[in-house]
Amino acid sequence: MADNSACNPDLIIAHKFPDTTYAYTERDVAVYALGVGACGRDAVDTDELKYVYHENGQQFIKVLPTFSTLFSLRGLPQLSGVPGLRFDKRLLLHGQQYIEIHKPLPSNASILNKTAIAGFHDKGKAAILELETRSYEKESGELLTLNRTSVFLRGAGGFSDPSKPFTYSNYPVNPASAMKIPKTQPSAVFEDCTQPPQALLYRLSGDYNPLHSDPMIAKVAGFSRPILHGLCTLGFAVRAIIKCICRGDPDMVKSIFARFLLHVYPGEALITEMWLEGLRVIYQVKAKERNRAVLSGYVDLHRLAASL
Ligand SMILES: CCCCCCC[C@@H](O)CC(=O)SCCNC(=O)CCNC(=O)[C@H](O)C(C)(C)COP(=O)(O)OP(=O)(O)OC[C@H]1O[C@@H](n2cnc3c(N)ncnc32)[C@H](O)[C@@H]1OP(=O)(O)O
Repeated sequence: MADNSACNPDLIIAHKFPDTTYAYTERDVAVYALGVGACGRDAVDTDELKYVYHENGQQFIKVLPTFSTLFSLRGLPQLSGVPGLRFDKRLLLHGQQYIEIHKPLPSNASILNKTAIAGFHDKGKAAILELETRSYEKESGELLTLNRTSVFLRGAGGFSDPSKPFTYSNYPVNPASAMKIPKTQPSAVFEDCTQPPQALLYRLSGDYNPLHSDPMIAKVAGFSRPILHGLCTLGFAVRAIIKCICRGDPDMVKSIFARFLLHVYPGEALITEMWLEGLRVIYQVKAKERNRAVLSGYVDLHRLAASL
């Protein structure tokens, strides 16, 4: 007899999501930038005012490339509605994120998202679901960004034969396998501090998962208190790279890969180490007090900053 509590991979990968929309203004861009720590290091961090304020009479505020991860978030169809997908949403963790920026992000826009299931894997103790979203500027119809999100669904694995676990992916290469942390001295190191209410501020950008705000849910999920959104930690890391390697120019970022290695507690200090190799910046983020790596990945650049 079929196990009705187990995932049905054939149903899952056949699922089609409806298109969604997302409209944002400069206010959303600024709230996001503050949520990932912009201007938080010194009282007046003039280098980052451009993310929240029309500095020196500039016409538009600048948009961090990681802002694009929000496009599909609010409209992201509820995963619990996917036929055949059985999991406890309290145990979901963000595993990986890949982002391509096809055009510099406007400071306000209306977006059309097309989301598809791009992968599904049985890891025994967990299942990994991969979603791919292409986001188009509604007005021009041009592709702005591509986002691939991998979610790690603890407790949802074990639905296939353990000697030949189910795996499906439409990606040619898993970027995680293409990335190794160099043994040499980093090209730059940047220390930043998340604030105790960091997750409460970041959630205002649209990820209201109670894992980041509700102490009881956090306990059920296995944490002593609410943890930081993975994409918030990624926002801190990419800001550090833009500051140290891109000389403050967010439009130099072409693509970003991130694997979330360990949870971060709001209030922890983050140390981002970066190694510049050609046009690729390999990075690793550590939680300072625990001296543990929490995030690693790479950022590919369009060009090098003039002074490098
Ligand atoms: C639609 C909704 C979209 C919205 C998404 C965002 C929602 C947010 O609100 C949620 C969050 O932000 S959660 C916070 C951010 N994420 C985290 O803190 C997770 C940190 N990582 C971990 O805890 C572990 O790596 C952990 C637990 C992930 C894995 O550790 P282990 O259980 O020890 O796994 P391990 O035994 O090492 O490996 C098992 C297999 O899984 C693969 N794998 C490991 N870590 C992965 C990761 N981070 N992402 C993807 N795959 C991963 C391994 O490669 C291994 O597979 P294989 O055996 O084939 O190599």
